[in-house]
Amino acid sequence: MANARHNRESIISPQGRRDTIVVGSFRLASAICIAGTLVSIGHMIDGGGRTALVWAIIFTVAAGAFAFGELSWGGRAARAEERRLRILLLKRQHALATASNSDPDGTPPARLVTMMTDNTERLTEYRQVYFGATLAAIMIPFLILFYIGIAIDPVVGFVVMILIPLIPLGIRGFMLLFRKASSESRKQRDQLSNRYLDAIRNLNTIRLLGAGKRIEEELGRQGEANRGAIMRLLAGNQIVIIVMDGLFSLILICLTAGLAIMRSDYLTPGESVAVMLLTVLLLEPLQQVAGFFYIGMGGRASQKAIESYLASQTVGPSAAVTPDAGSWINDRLDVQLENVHYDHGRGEVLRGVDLEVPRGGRVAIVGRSGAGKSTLMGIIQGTLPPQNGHAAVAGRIIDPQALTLTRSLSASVAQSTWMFTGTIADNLRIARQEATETEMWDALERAQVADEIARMPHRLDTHLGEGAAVISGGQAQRISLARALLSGRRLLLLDEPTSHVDIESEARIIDAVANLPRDWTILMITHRPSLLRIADAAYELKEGKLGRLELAA
Ligand SMILES: Nc1ncnc2c1ncn2[C@@H]1O[C@H](COP(=O)(O)OP(=O)(O)OP(=O)(O)O)[C@@H](O)[C@H]1O
Repeated sequence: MANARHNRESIISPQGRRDTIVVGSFRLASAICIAGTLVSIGHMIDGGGRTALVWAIIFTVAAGAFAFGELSWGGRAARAEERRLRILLLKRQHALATASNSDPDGTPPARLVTMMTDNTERLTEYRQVYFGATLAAIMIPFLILFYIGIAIDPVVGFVVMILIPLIPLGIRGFMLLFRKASSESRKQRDQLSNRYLDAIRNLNTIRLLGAGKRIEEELGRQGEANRGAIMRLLAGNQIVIIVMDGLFSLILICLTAGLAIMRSDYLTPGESVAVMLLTVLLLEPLQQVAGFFYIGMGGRASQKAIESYLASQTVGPSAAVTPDAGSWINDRLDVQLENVHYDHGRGEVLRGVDLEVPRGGRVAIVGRSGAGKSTLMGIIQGTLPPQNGHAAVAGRIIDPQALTLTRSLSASVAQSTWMFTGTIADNLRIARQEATETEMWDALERAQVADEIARMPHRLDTHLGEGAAVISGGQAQRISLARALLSGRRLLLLDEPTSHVDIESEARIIDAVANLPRDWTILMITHRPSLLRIADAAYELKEGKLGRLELAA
């Protein structure tokens, strides 16, 4: 409960609250000015002459200015809150991802994408544009009634006041009636984006399995269900507009007209007209209801979705490493682990790991599948926080609260490489944006792939296409090595870099790593004897601890 309140506080910033008040004030001021215009029209009918006309014009212009203020302030505030919320969601995602090294709490990426786009926009539209205006709209009938009761006729004011509770009751009834349609539509949208993202990601697999037609039909069905849900929502909206706007306005205006006729002994003709015109303003909350289904309900559902995401718990026990012991750091070591533990939440995987990798050293780690090698790499890379013990990378103590810093200390080559759609140069510059052509060729040379790229007609400007279809897996892996070398980080973390490549590429990768100058420190996970041969030291990860292996001479 406290957590939910905390999250609500963080998803609606103090500035956001102030903006809501400003937007509401603009709406209130605009309505008061419209009321001023209507009352001035009444005065004109009663012979108020030029003065009444001038007031009517002043009020009208002011009402327009306030309405403009409401729109522009609300829009600007919504965009600012959107930016803030997106950052908040990303930070949360990063915090969860660093703790689990997988999709946090099972949140599919599509849900996060929906949250950062659709939900964020709906929430800010609701909070920054709609909410303040609605609060003001609720106050407007009371102000109008107060004015009618005091300045025109208390009896008319009293009778109309009795009719007013019908409005919130009607609103509430319709809200309940269509709540299901709104959440149904949101669910359908979420599912559809999940399916689309899945299909796009697995396009190749789908094609190879010949499942294209079936997936296309499924997406078509889901799209249809989504369309149906939106149509039901829109139908609800239309019913509300017709029933609320038409029926309520008609009833209220007829009643006030009847009242004005009955009270004609006490009211001037101008006052009767003013009362009838002012009655229209009593329906101000209804104008807001018309927007409730799209903005209000969508915004509230989005708020709930974002709140529950922000409240989700970090997977695995919390980190207990304190970044102390500055004197403990040995600046001749690039990796220094002492009694490091890690538990993904299902029992300890690392149970007191000690490791020292000297600057310029080449250390290999082996271990059976599931022994915890990737977990250990994750800690050194800064994607997982160590839980207990001391850990330092490139001379800096790993602070579990500031893993982004750790992530900038090493460069990794994984088992298989993901290439971005774009040119080879684009893919290299991801590591260092300002890298020159010479530097790129130098890195490619070291990674033993320069000659093959030089033979391509467009060389560095070769487009890799979807899934890097124009190069082989071995070439992609060597470009990935070049990318790591280009990053300027001197600690290279290699996770089975040759496990998915052909024999020739494997030989070239091993040759490339073996020939790197000793400026680079290399820590690799590998089972390949050929890579083990170039290591200065090797360790086996077994039962959560590292044991030294004797290397064949
Ligand atoms: N995010 C996670 N959540 C829960 N358990 C996990 C998670 N990641 C890894 N594990 C578990 O931790 C243990 C060690 O996994 P890890 O991937 O570190 O082993 P590994 O030695 O790298 O295995 P492989 O050689 O197969 O890649 C395994 O039992 C694995 O199931």
